[in-house]
Amino acid sequence: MTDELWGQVRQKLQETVGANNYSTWIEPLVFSSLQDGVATFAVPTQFIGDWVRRNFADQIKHLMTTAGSAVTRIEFAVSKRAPAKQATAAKTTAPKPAGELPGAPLDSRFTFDSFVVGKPNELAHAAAKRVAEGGPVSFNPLFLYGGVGLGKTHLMHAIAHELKARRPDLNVVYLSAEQFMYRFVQALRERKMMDFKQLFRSVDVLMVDDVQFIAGKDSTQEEFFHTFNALVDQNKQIIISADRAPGEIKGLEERIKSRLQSGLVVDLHPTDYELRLGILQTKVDAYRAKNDDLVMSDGVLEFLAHRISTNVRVLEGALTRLFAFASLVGREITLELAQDCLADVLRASDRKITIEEIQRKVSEHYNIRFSDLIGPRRMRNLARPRQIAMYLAKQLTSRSLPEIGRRFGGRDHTTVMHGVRKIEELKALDSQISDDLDLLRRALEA
Ligand SMILES: Nc1ncnc2c1ncn2[C@@H]1O[C@H](COP(=O)(O)OP(=O)(O)OP(=O)(O)O)[C@@H](O)[C@H]1O
Repeated sequence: MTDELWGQVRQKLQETVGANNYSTWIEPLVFSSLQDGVATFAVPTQFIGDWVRRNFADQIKHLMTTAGSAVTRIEFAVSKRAPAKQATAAKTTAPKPAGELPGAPLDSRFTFDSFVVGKPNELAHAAAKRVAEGGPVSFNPLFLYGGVGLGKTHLMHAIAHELKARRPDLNVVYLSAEQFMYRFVQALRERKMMDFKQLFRSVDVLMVDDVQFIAGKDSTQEEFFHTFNALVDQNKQIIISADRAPGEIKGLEERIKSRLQSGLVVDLHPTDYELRLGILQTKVDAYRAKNDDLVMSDGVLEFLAHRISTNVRVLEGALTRLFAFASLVGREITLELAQDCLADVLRASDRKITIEEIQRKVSEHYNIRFSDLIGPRRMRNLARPRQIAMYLAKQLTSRSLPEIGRRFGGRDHTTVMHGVRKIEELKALDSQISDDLDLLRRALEA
């Protein structure tokens, strides 16, 4: 296999895995050798190698074989040859700044130990852990995003706690984007911009939470951009969170978006049933460790994990209320008692299905890749499931046709309309399709 063939395979991958995945996982691979059907790639870190093996190895193997090199196995070797996307983390630490570091206090409960890992947050957790080791990292910034209450702040605090314990020599600063703006405005008002700049540039690890807050705030963005660049230039680690991907934050300057995209962008997916149950069980165990009189009937946690699927904060709130109630009335928490006590929460969190959940379920059901479902290819084995997913998105969410089109790789609303109509027609004629639809709908509404 020549570099030229690998070039062709890379090009194909670029089309199938999506721009983000491509630049994060495929670009850093350097083809080293092909011997006895084993293709070996150099990777900048073990983490990247493991991730590519788990998520893209089959695809790479298949494409290499199609391109004419029979490949039976893929291996990864960590090597300096592989291009790290950004320089590694701070080797030398900044001197302790003269002024008080600008960070916000950390919540002592938000640690890695108390963070429950499941499929939806697996990658975010692994990336956060890696950064928290305080060693050289190959991504800067780490950009974490996800919906409300899915654990972004928890993970950032966990990184800060761990870094402070492992590397007390580092100046680790965590603050929200709002606090960053507040400090900036205050410095402007008091004519202390030099101090402000100096203070932020003396940080070794900077974490900014909820960065979407600075969208539309021009001078804060400008200053954030300079701080960001100055720190990256000095090989300091930056960790950012937001409620959506960098490219989707409206009112954020293009140059900032592209800077934010230049490291590792990972999302916290909406929780699934298993993760919710795991979180509930962990919290009950923690509560029981301190209060041994809690009695809860079987099935209560399963019921809550099933019914409250909005976000973890609401789930925690429900449990706290149950604990308080149980300790007040001194009774066993039964299913009926839980239903009574949480009637308002249960009503409010009646399940809202997202387009992404639909896309994932449909890909699973038809055994096709998520990236193919939303990608540009038009083969029949992809086109029909895509139309089914569009149909379900129209039926089960309140999204408009243009919005649905956007979420299917930027397709036009007329394409969505055509897909929805096609499935409506087929549903009446083709029993397989109508069975599939029933099954998918039930799985999504479960
Ligand atoms: N995987 C998890 N394991 C344990 N607790 C979790 C997990 N995910 C979230 N939580 C808990 O849920 C609550 C909300 O999480 P957090 O504040 O980190 O959310 P967020 O994503 O930052 O939300 P927001 O967008 O509102 O800032 C916290 O109490 C946190 O400890």
